[in-house]
Amino acid sequence: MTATVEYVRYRIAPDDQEAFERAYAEAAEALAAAPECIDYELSRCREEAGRYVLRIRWTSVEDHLQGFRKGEHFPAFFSAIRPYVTAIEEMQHYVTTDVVGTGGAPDAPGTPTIHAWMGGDAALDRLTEVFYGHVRKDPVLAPVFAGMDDEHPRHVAMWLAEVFGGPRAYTAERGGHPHMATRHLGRRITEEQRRRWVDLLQDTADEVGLPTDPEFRAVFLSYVEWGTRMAVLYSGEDAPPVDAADVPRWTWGQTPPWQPNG
Ligand code: HEM
Repeated sequence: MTATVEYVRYRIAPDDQEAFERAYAEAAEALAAAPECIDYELSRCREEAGRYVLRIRWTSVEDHLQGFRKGEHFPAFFSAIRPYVTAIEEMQHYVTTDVVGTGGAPDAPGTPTIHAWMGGDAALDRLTEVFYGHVRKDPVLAPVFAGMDDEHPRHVAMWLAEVFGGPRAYTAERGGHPHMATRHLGRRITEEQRRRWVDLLQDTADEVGLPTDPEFRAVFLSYVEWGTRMAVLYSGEDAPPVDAADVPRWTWGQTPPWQPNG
């Protein structure tokens, strides 16, 4: 089954636009309930009044035509938008090509980056400085970091800043992902060491006063889990090839920061 994107283009008379949008808001309840619908979006043209594009992603063409159209949610959907059927200029299914991706803007406009939310470079420098101070004294981790460079905390802070949406300084100045991955090769990091690294970093986050809101901590821990498991993979016997991948850019994902309205 291949997901498909349906585009429906409308041209609506100026006097009808408000009613049209209201009708779609009602029809959308049926889309939201339909298991065949992945997501939908109705957009109004900025340049030409009265033009609209409805984009619906369906789990497959068959699911749309056989499942949704013959299913329990269609009658409510259709009765809401029936008056506008004659205003349709195009209604077709498209298959996405390999040209797909996300741009440089990590989150919705106006959302602070995770880097800004946590206090920027100063907060990260403090976090890694205190963290590696603990690492040096930790019985499980100290042996792994016996040869650690004094600049290491600053370099990891630069890496984390870039991951969390801050300046791309690690890529510009330290060789980006390939350099970081290479630094872990052959170190044979054990699960016990990885877990201690995670726990100690979370404890240090409390100690240095990083924000404690659920959204930030969820996304912070999520990256640290992923990152440490990647470090273990790179450190092991069957390490993946070190490719020219970009430094990952973590976004708020499921847990955008809570901000008061207005
Ligand atoms: C999210 C998880 C991790 C991140 C973001 C991270 C980040 C980094 C970076 C950026 C470097 C290279 C610094 C540079 O020279 O530019 C590095 C090196 C290193 N990492 Fe990690 N690391 C992670 C997990 C781990 C874990 C779990 C261990 C071991 C328990 C580990 C052990 C090391 C060691 C020993 C080095 C070399 C340090 C030195 O010789 O100066 N890392 N790490």
